[in-house]
Amino acid sequence: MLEITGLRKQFPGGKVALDGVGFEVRPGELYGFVGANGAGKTTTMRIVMGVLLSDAGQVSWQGRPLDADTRKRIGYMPEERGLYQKMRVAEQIEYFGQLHGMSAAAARTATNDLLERLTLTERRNDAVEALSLGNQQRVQLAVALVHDPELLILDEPFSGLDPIAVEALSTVLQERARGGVPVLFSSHQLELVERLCDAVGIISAGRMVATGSVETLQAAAGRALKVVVRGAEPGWADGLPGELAVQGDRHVLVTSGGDDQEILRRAVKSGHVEHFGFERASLTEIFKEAVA
Ligand SMILES: Nc1ncnc2c1ncn2[C@@H]1O[C@H](COP(=O)(O)OP(=O)(O)OP(=O)(O)O)[C@@H](O)[C@H]1O
Repeated sequence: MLEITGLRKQFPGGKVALDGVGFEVRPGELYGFVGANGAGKTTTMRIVMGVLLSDAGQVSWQGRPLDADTRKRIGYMPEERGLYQKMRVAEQIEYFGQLHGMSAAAARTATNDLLERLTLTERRNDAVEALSLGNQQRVQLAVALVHDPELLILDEPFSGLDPIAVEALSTVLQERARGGVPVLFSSHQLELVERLCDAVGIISAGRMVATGSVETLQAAAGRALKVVVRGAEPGWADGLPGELAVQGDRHVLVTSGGDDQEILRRAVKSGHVEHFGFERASLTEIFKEAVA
């Protein structure tokens, strides 16, 4: 298990980027790390990787502080992508595999498999600089995955990928997680995180404001009432709690408060009620609430 406790980081100049960040990523868990721009995700991951020193707090793996040797067995995709631009794709992935201690033959086999999985086989002999940004991103991912890491830490691995590549990467990460690897990744794609992750951590201004499974966070957020009324009279929802959206001749009211029976009576009186039901909060709604 990866355990992060009480991380604090103040940058020269005074900015407190992390103010007591802590969470755990268990074996076999896909953990989505989400937060607004500047919330502290990259800083946290850099500290885990030893690229940056924290002022306080601890990072431990399997109950012991993470050391340089263990970090070699981590697959890391940094925010600042680092590839050799002139080197060919397959050669580069193999090279990084060997840097992590793989034999040439093992690195070649793993590279071929990843090229296939990330649909890069046709580009295997191209120099990295000749690839589109999305394809460079796939190479960067292959580099993080090639040595069959014990733990994966990926800073925005899905950004810039097309939908096919998003699916391919999702499958690869799910397989690694099912094999027992804890996978920590940051993302701004909340629908993807909600669909993919076993657990989610929300960071805001250097502090964790929510962490747990999507189901737990949804249960804590409570359910929202959604009412759709066709042909409703203007002003029918005046004074009712929640947000009203008008889509053509449909009025959609979403609320997590108020007297549901009173809302139903008002809706029936004002028009044709097409939908009346309780819905679970989406991760986007939970996120907005948590960082508000
Ligand atoms: N080297 C640095 N010197 C000073 N401030 C920094 C430095 N690196 C990061 N910061 C600040 O620390 C805060 C956290 O930054 P960080 O990059 O961790 O955020 P993030 O959650 O990864 O954001 P994004 O989603 O935009 O990538 C920000 O206010 C940022 O400006």
